[in-house]
This record gives sequence, structure tokens and C-alpha cells, in this order.
Amino acid sequence: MLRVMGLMSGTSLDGVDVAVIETDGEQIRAFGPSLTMPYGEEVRDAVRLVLGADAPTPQTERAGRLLTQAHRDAIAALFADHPGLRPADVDAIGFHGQTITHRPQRRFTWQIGDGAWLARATGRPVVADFRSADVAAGGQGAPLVPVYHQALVRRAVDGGGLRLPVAVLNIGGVANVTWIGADGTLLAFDTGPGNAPLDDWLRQHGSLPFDRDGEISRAGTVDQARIGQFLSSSYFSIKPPKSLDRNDFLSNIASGLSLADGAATLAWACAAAIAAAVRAMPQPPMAWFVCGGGAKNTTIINNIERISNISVEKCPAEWVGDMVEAQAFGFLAARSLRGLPLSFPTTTGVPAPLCGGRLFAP
Ligand SMILES: Nc1ncnc2c1ncn2[C@@H]1O[C@H](COP(=O)(O)OP(=O)(O)OP(=O)(O)O)[C@@H](O)[C@H]1O
Ligand SMILES: CC(=O)N[C@H]1[C@@H]2OC[C@@H](O2)[C@@H](O)[C@@H]1O[C@H](C)C(=O)O
Repeated sequence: MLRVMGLMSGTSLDGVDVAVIETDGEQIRAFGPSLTMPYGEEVRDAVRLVLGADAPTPQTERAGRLLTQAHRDAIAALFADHPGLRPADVDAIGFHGQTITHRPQRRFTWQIGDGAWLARATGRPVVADFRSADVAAGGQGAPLVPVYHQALVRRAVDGGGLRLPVAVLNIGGVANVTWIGADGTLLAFDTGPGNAPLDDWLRQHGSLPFDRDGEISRAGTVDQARIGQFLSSSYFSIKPPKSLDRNDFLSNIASGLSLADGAATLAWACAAAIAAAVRAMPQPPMAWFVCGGGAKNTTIINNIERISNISVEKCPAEWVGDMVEAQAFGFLAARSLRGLPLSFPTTTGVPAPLCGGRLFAP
């Protein structure tokens, strides 16, 4: 068993999640401490400036440097909060970096962040660059979390009380789903926009970072004509596996609406895209389990239940919903070190199960 630390900086650009787990890359033995360190405006602005970049520039260098330093600071904060855990107790760090551009159809995906620098700064082996090998082999490069969702679900099934098939949702900036069948079959893909268009809408029109607890979207009226238009996007008829970049769906479906009606329409759009995902599954899931920050948006959660007619169940407490992605990159680091596959034909569309990640020694 390894003790690994996973680091995730997701598409919502809210901060770095750090989580420790004990695993051999197949089973999860224990969950360790975790924390979120929000980004300061300097890092967030530097990253926003380079979203969509496809070649290195002084701006991408700067964003990568600030981002990596913020990850080092988040790691230091975790050790400071947990003096019983020393750096030497961590066998490896899984460092996702920050996706700034994701164009798998051009075999291009770019996560900024300097794995070599982080390995030197922490004195620990770092596994980074998780998506490139998959994209180079013709896969979508995302989602990569499904194999970890599978391990979580297996543990919960063994513990009793969870019946298959289930669907584990991650609602971050973009939303993705992992369907797990009774025989362990995996099917995974990005369902559509998550919180990103809603966050952008509230930032631009309400000077708010996000729709806390779904309060603003709850107060508005959904514009169903715009939802109809949104659901006619070709993305929803593409067969999975499929993946998205943060800004593939922008907040312009809300243009001209009031703050609350725009928020209500965007929160419905996120849920309608999730409900539409059931059509691609071999069987409807018995329940949704929702991770990621969007799990706290009760409007989105209620909408998912209403549109899909499938209940959203509480995740087992040990999962720590906000930390699942960070835990996953620790798990993927362990798999990478053991040469186990990270992606599969049914999760990224890669032709055969494939390992990935690049190891940086300290
Ligand atoms: N209390 C809350 N109420 C409503 N929404 C919330 C709350 N807390 C967080 N969120 C939403 O969750 C988002 C952050 O989610 P998360 O950290 O899972 O995303 P991410 O990891 O950056 O994205 P991705 O999974 O796409 O890479 C915020 O931007 C916000 O929209
Ligand atoms: C290219 C990229 O970074 N994609 C992210 C993004 O955020 C959510 C969704 O889109 C998912 O496909 C993926 O992240 C998770 C962690 C994954 O790879 O499973």
C-alpha cells in the first residue's frame, strides 16, 4: 500500500484541493486528511488570461509558475494542519495541474503546472501529465476519475447498502458521469456544462463568485425555449465517450434574462444535460451519487431528480464529496507507479486500456 497525496485544480478555478489516501491503486485502504486552498486573484487572473492557449508564451509560463507555487503552498498548509503527517510519510504526489485547453479531436490537451519543480520543492516524487498519453493514443483524455469512482463504489457495495447500477456524478465547472453496472462495467463521459456558465453569469451580472446553495437560481423562472435550443446542441447526440473544455458551453444561453431567470435557466441546463446522459447508459441507474461543488447547489440537485426521475442519494460520508477528484489523482498516481491502466475504451475512448502520467523524481 502507498500513502499518496492527490492535487486537483478544476475548471471552476476556485482553488487547489489536496487529499491523502492509502491505496495500492486498486483498493482504497484509508482516507487521510484533505483541504481546499482558494486561489488569490493573482493566480486566478493569470490562469483566466491563458485559457484556450495552444503554445507557450510568457503568460502561460507565468500562470504555470504561480499555479505550481499555489499547489506547493496548499501542500504546506496540509502538513501544517496535520503535524502527525510528515512529507516523508507521503510516497508520491499526483499533480493534475490546470487544464487551460482541451481539444482531444486535435490530439491536444494542456495542463499547466511544473511537475519537476513541485518534486524539488516538496522533496517527494510527483506524477503529473495524466492526460497526454491518452489523447496521443486517440482517447478523449478525460474523464480520468471513473476508475477511482469504481473503487469507491466497490468499497461501498462491499460495505453493504449500495445497489448497482449507479451513476456517480461530478459537478464541477464541467459535469461528468461514471455509470457502473452490476458486473462492474464502466461507462463514463462529460455530460455537459456544470457550474462554469452559472459561475460566469453570476460573476458578470451579479458580482458574485457562484450561486451559493442555489438560492438565486431557485428564485428565477426557467426559460424553457432556451433550454430546448440548448438541448439541440450536437454534443448531446454524440455517442460517448466524449469530453468538453470549460468554455465549450458559454453562459450566452442566458443573455438578456434577469439575474435570477438567467441563473435558473443555467441551473436547469446543467441538470437537463445530466438527465439526458441516462439515454446513453445501458440501463438507468438506481440512484445518482453527486460529488463536486455542484452537489451543494440544491437547485441543480432538485432539478436532476425532477427531470431524470431518479433520486440523488447521499454519498457515503467517507468519500468527502468535495475531495473525490483530489483523492482520484492520488489514486491515479499510485496506478501510474504500478503500471496499471488509467483510461479505458469505455471511459475515454482510447483503443485499449492505457497507463499514463509522468514521474518526476525530487
Ligand atoms: N455552497 C455552494 N453552493 C452552490 N454551489 C457551490 C457551493 N460551493 C461550491 N459550489 C460550486 O462548485 C464549484 C466548484 O466545484 P469543484 O471544486 O468541484 O469544481 P472543479 O473541481 O473546479 O471543476 P471540474 O470538476 O470541472 O474540474 C464552484 O465554482 C461553485 O459553482
Ligand atoms: C480536460 C479536463 O481537465 N477535464 C476535466 C473537466 O472537469 C470535469 C470534467 O471536465 C472532466 O472530464 C475532467 O476532470 C475530471 C477530474 C476527470 O478527468 O475525471
